[in-house]
Amino acid sequence: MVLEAKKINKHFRKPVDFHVLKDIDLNIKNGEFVSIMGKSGCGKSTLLYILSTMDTDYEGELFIKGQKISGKTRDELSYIRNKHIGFVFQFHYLLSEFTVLENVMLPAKKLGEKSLKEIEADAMEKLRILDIEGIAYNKASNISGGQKQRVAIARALINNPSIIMGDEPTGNLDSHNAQNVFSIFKKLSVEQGLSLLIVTHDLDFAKKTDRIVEMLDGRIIS
Ligand SMILES: Nc1ncnc2c1ncn2[C@@H]1O[C@H](COP(=O)(O)OP(=O)(O)OP(=O)(O)O)[C@@H](O)[C@H]1O
Repeated sequence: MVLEAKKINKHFRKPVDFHVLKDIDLNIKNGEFVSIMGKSGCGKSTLLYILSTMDTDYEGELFIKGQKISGKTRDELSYIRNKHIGFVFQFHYLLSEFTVLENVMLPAKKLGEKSLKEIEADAMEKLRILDIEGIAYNKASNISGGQKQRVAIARALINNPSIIMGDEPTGNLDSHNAQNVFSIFKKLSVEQGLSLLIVTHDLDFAKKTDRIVEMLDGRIIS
């Protein structure tokens, strides 16, 4: 199991008590591609924030690759995130003054487990997988929106994570590029056995994943 969440409950205390997540149980197996759907405000982003270990203010238990998340220090959590979880957001958050290659290399430099030469080779390999090795030396500001999202995926893959998490990763793309990004996710899941957990509003895409988790008012309803 890549991820196990048991009885996750969260309250926002201000301005008034708001029980935003209610008894969430969720397991993601190795190689499983899971989508999360639900109306705006049902708690999808809040849940993803917890599952990605960025938010630790909740009740319940979370295990990533069998490691219990509660009780870990900030540095330990930062390491677990960098090592095991790749993120793709609606906005790509690339550093515009850096080249594509440099952007993809950054999380591996932060992890500090390989030489720069190895990291560069790894980054080129990820760019090849995403079919964008031709723009490796372009500045991130000088590429198209679809290319930026591919670079963001390459960056998410650089440390060979166990799971990719995405909060509406195609939400800011036109339908052609959105389709491409989803095909890439599917390919990564089928060919590389990567686990994925993706929040989406697009039912057509969600139907192509292994499992749809549907949320309503802070609960998983199916
Ligand atoms: N810091 C906060 N304090 C209080 N309430 C919050 C806070 N953050 C989010 N909420 C509320 O919690 C609920 C869930 O928000 P969340 O962003 O998780 O929903 P979502 O399902 O991801 O929505 P969307 O699809 O629009 O992104 C919403 O009603 C939101 O207004």
